[in-house]
Amino acid sequence: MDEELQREQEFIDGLYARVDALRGGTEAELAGALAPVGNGLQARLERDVLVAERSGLLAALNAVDGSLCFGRIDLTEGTSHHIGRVGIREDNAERTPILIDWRAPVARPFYLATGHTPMGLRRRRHISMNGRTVTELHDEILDLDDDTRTGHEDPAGDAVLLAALNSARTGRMGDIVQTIQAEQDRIIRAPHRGVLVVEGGPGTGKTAVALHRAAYLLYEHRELLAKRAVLIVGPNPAFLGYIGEVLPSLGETGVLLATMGELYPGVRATGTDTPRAAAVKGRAEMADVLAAVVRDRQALPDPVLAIEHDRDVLMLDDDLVRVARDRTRATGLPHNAAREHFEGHILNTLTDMVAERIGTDPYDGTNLLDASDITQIRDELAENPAVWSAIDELWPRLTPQQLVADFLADPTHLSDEDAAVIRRKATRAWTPADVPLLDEAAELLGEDDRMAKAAAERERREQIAFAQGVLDVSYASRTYEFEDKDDEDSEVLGAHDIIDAERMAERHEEADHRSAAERAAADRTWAFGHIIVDEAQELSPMAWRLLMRRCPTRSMTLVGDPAQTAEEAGVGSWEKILEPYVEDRWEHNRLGVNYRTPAEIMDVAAAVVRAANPAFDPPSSVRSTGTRPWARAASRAELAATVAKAVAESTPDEGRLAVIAPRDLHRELAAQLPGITAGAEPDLTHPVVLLDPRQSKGLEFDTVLVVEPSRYGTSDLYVALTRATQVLGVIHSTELPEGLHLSPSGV
Ligand SMILES: Nc1ncnc2c1ncn2[C@@H]1O[C@H](COP(=O)(O)OP(=O)(O)OP(=O)(O)O)[C@@H](O)[C@H]1O
Repeated sequence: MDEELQREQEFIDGLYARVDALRGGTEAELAGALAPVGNGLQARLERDVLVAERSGLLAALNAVDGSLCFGRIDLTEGTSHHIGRVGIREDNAERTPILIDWRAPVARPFYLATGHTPMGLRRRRHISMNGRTVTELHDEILDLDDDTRTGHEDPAGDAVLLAALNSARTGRMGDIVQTIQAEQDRIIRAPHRGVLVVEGGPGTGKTAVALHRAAYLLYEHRELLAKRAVLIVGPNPAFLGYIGEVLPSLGETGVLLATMGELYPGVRATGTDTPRAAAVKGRAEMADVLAAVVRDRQALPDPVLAIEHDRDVLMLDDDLVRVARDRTRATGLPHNAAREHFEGHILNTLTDMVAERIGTDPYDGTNLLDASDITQIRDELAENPAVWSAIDELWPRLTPQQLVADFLADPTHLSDEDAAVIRRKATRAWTPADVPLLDEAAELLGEDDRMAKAAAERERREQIAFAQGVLDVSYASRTYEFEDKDDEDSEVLGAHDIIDAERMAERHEEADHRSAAERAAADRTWAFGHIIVDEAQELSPMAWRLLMRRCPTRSMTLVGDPAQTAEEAGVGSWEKILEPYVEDRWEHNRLGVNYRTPAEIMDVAAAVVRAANPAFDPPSSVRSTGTRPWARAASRAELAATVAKAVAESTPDEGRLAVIAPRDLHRELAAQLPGITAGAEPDLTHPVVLLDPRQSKGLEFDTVLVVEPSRYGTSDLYVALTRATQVLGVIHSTELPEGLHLSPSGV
């Protein structure tokens, strides 16, 4: 090992010694905290907080262990800083930083400095590690007047990047913290206020940048974001699995990853829609349609409703109910929340009716009843179940699930054609496109405040009762424990001394140790601190309404590529998506370099899009491999066997291979490919995976075999062709689609 490497290894050893000590200390604290703490409620509360904090710290330390430090910057004024995934400080009074978090401002020149703008740097060093062992150093000289050399110079400054791009895929996305490029860094660290749109072709690092941005924002605005949580929305569960390890590898766990279908608590959207049905359900007009559907449920009698009361029959006619309904609607409250007003109006109307009947003086027509008589009549009416069933009929309490299921079973306020497209049995599973409808319905219906308040009050009373029980036990134990002591001013206080049952119940409520992300996942009305949407071009206007409700501050990062839009439901332009919410107050950024797909593959994919759109401007690939994509023709009968043969020939020793094929061929292909993973949520860490084009969105593999490309639409084909980091093969029994030019060679 040369001297330079040796010195670096010694530093890293010191770093790990400090981390191990930190970890040991944290573990001991955690073990101590988990020991029984007796009945001290305050102590228990503090213990819980400590446990949560320390567990988080431990998880972060464990997550970054294998790749703690990855860089160093040497400043012209003589000092240097090591850069890592987390920040570590010396165990001294000054708490001197020994490892700088990559997100700290001090680390920024590591990503941005160039020979042209050195930002005070003399040298930038990339440190490659294998476990805790330093394996390689790559130095870039940034101060051209400095002639010190280490023997590890990397004149082009891209060796580490290229090694990362060429390495075998694992089926899980990794972080790019060691090699974030300047154009990406600017997006990652952009101010968090307002809407930031990041657009870029396949492989330009949009997803990577979005995830690093989440980590950066959590670091920079920890106070706010740890409390409000960050939501990351991705296109499908397989994709969420694919990106799920990036943030933990950066020491961040407090983020909620979800698909649109998971954003209505209590509903699992396991069904699927046809693209056409999803498009109809996703239209902005659906908000008005649902509002009309709710209004339809605020019924009028046809023409009268008879209510038996006190051996008499009261007739509620449509005019009377219309008045009650108009007044209730005029409150502007959501349906369920407004019901209290409707009930009041109806009870008053019926009270007047009864009072008139029994209280009118037959001689002069004046009413003989006094206020207390009227109150009594009203109370009696309020006790009559027949009155309540009339109210239920005219202004029923509704749940979003009921309303949307009924609507889908019999769609109204739509053209016959659209209604036929979305009609389905009420018992069918919810689909992702139903989730924004449910959310819209929940907004229109509102909470029934009284029910919620009553439940909250009940819960509070239960908690007080529970707390009282705990206090009684601790009080009893205090008498027992301290009976020998005659010291009245004992410093050990019993629960009764410091807290009463009611306050303890409140404490109990506060001591909700779920993370903000967990609480957010369970709460439909949660307002996130920041929302990141990947593949944002796919979301429908109704989905945008849901997301905007979850983010009143409009602090959002939207990443996407209009050329990869597949969903009919998707919104065509950023202007159209954003105009209703932020008008033109949003920022647009482009990423122009493709880090995934080698130039040879990108040329082929771009030609396909150009055939449909000659003005198309693809991203430029950062590398080429010299391997040209190939095509192999087969008869229809031999298609599956040909794919199986190609898989056998092409499966990399290390890394992953994907077969991308139309869904209806999957059964036939899987039969020839024993051991392949497929299905709705395939295990992407498996060496060979079978996907349909939509599922392959956002993913990448070393080798990709695209089957029957003529069956795909242009954007789906573009997505499928741009998934490979090394090798692309196409297998077809029908003619290749326009623009797809490949050498007809074998593998
Ligand atoms: N600065 C970088 N250093 C190392 N690898 C990078 C860098 N930027 C991007 N990559 C890698 O390039 C690949 C593509 O990135 P990513 O998936 O984020 O692209 P994308 O723009 O979301 O692509 P698509 O639109 O096709 O889904 C990933 O493997 C990612 O790790």
